[in-house]
Parts: sequence; structure tokens; C-alpha cells
Amino acid sequence: MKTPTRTRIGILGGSFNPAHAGHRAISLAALDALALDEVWWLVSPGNPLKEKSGDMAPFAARFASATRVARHAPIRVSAIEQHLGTRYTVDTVTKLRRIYPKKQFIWLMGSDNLAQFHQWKGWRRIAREVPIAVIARPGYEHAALAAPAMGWLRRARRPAHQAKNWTQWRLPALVLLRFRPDPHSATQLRAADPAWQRHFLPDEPSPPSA
Ligand SMILES: Nc1ncnc2c1ncn2[C@@H]1O[C@H](COP(=O)(O)OP(=O)(O)OP(=O)(O)O)[C@@H](O)[C@H]1O
Ligand SMILES: O=C(O)c1ccc[n+]([C@@H]2O[C@H](COP(=O)([O-])O)[C@@H](O)[C@H]2O)c1
Repeated sequence: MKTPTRTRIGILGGSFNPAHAGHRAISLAALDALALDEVWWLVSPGNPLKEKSGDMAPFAARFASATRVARHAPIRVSAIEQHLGTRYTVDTVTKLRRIYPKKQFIWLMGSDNLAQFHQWKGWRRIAREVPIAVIARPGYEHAALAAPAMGWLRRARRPAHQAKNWTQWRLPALVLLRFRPDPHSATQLRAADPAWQRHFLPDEPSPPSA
């Protein structure tokens, strides 16, 4: 009898404030490079390191923008962190593995996030829970390699040409992936249209006429 293969899921956590073509491009490239069945976009209820940021749009608008950008692709937009009440990635990945024992997860992130990874709660534990694929992002190539977390993760690095074998890696394991560089960023989109969320939120009721 053939052993059923476990579904291979890439998780891209993000603020998606708003979602953009870069999220889609790196997800499609990762699907191929890592032989994934799906990428899940976990829309964060609030990045713990962006606590004081005043320009974070409501969850509903960020979720709706992600749904629009992900359409017609094997990308599932998820509110599971909102439902589970988890904000820290370490808690989310631990719970996801418990809830979905038949799925295999790999954490995806851009190289800007690797540069800050040592500030995440329980970052070493995250790396022991799931393999990590870091996607090169224009402007962050050097920051990523020089990331404080790389001091510890360097020994865990796997060659990119073996990326499809990630389900067999002993953890911690990290692979650096380089696709066609994608310059999109949410910061740039917010600068171009600070009220972008109005396209995704229900209209305010008009004031009663006098
Ligand atoms: N163009 C890109 N290339 C590589 N990785 C990206 C790119 N855009 C986003 N990412 C990655 O996607 C994840 C979610 O990103 P996020 O929603 O914060 O978008 P962002 O463009 O980085 O936003 P902001 O500019 O507000 O920081 C992060 O891991 C980030 O590194
Ligand atoms: O767990 C943490 O301490 C932590 C700190 C910073 C960011 N994260 C996660 O990193 C992902 C990317 O966040 P962002 O805001 O850069 O899109 C998102 O899933 C966040 O919840 C997680």
C-alpha cells in the first residue's frame, strides 16, 4: 500500500498592510522551489514589533487586500492567528503543528525579517519547530547574511539546490532562496495612497440629513 504523502504548506506570516504583488510573486516562486502544495498567508492581528505603529489598517482591510492579491493562486489567506488568539509566531507554529498533524509546514520570510529575527519571541524555538526559507529582498541581502540570528543559524543552513528536500531536514534548518528580485513593498504603497484601506472597508453610513 502506498504511504499517503503529507501536504506541504509554506506559511507566509505578514501584516499585509496592504498585500501586494511582491507577496504573490515570492509565494508563487516558493511554491515551485520548495514543491509546496499551498502557501498560507497568515494575516497578523498585530506584529508584536510594530506595536506602536499608527499606520496599521484594520484587520478586515488587510485581510481583504490579501484575498484580492491571492486570487486564482494556490494561496490560502488565513485569519487563524486572530481565531487562535496568537500573535507570536512561536505560539502560532506550535499550535498549527498540533491542529494539523498531517501537514508539513515551512516558515517563509523575506530577508528583511531575518535581519530582525533575533528580536522575535523564542526565535530559536521557532527554528526547532519548522524549517525556515528566507527569500532575498532587494536592499536586504547584506543585512540578512549579517543578521545576529545567523550567528546561531549558520550551521543550520542548507543549500538552495536541495530546497525541495526540506521535509527530510533535521531541525533547525534554514535555506536562503533567491528569485527574481521583487521591489514591491507595503511601505511604498502606503506612501502612494495613505488611505488605501477605503477600497476594502464598507462605506461609512452617511450622516442623517437635517
Ligand atoms: N518584495 C518582497 N520580496 C521579498 N519578501 C517580501 C517582499 N515583500 C514582502 N516580503 C515578505 O513578506 C512577509 C510579509 O511582509 P509585509 O506584509 O510586512 O510586507 P512589507 O512590504 O514588508 O511591509 P512594510 O513595507 O510595511 O514593512 C515578510 O516576511 C516580508 O519580508
Ligand atoms: O513572534 C514574534 O516575536 C514576531 C515578531 C515580529 C514579527 N513576527 C511575525 O513576522 C511576520 C511578518 O510580519 P510583518 O509585520 O513584517 O509583515 C508576521 O507573521 C508577524 O507576526 C513575529
